Amino acid sequence: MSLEIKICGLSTAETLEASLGAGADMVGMVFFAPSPRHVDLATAATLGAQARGRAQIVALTVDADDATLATIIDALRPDMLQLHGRESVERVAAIRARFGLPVMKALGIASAEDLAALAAYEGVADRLLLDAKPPKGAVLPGGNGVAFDWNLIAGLDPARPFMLSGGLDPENVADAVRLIHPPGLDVSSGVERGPGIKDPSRIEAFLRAARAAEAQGSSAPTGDTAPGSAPTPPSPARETSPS
Ligand SMILES: O=C(O)c1ccccc1NCC(=O)[C@H](O)[C@H](O)COP(=O)(O)O
Repeated sequence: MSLEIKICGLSTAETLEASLGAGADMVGMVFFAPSPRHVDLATAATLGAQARGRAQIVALTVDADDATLATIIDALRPDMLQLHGRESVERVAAIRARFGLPVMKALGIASAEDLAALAAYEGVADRLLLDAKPPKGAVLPGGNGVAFDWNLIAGLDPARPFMLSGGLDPENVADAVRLIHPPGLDVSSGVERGPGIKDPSRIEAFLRAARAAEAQGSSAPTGDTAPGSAPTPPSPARETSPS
């Protein structure tokens, strides 16, 4: 299966169109009031209509209750829910059962111990989104443009249903693809020119770089991570400039 790429935090028709036109597989809308990417319900409905049938529409929420989820689902009609808060395994299962939509659960990774949670969530979620933990004092639980140490998941089976996220951008995504061979990628800050302001040219550059690295990986013989030629993963909690 080919690499699935999600552009998250889209809030305008222009940048949504850039993502769809450049071949994004998934487009994400953020429903979290403190975020500069937050969309209201009316905007979400319009963006949803624009994207429907062209890419999977993902509604991102943070510890939302059932009533809030129902309102968002009614407006956006998403193909998938992304749960980016502290939702427990039981809560993820309950949301999936109640709303009948595939669920992607975001998990923060900072150390090898954090990988222990994957198995339990894999049992109830359709996908996992492996993200950096937010920096101390951060207002947002995600979308902070921070990468975690990719070496922590370099041995993860690419057949497992995960997306790599956190601090990806057009400049480092090829290294990430070569090292991790992830089945999916998710980006937000790295394709922005300022907080919440997506840049169509960076969206296109990201998709181009990721697809090129994927094509290279599938045509090249194995050994692209051989000693001496391995890409350098980011150091833990490296901050990338959103502009
Ligand atoms: O983007 C937000 O504002 C946001 C707010 C609340 C929870 C999650 C949020 N974003 C998550 C993402 O956009 C991504 O899925 C992921 O965290 C990667 O973000 P980035 O490091 O900015 O590429």
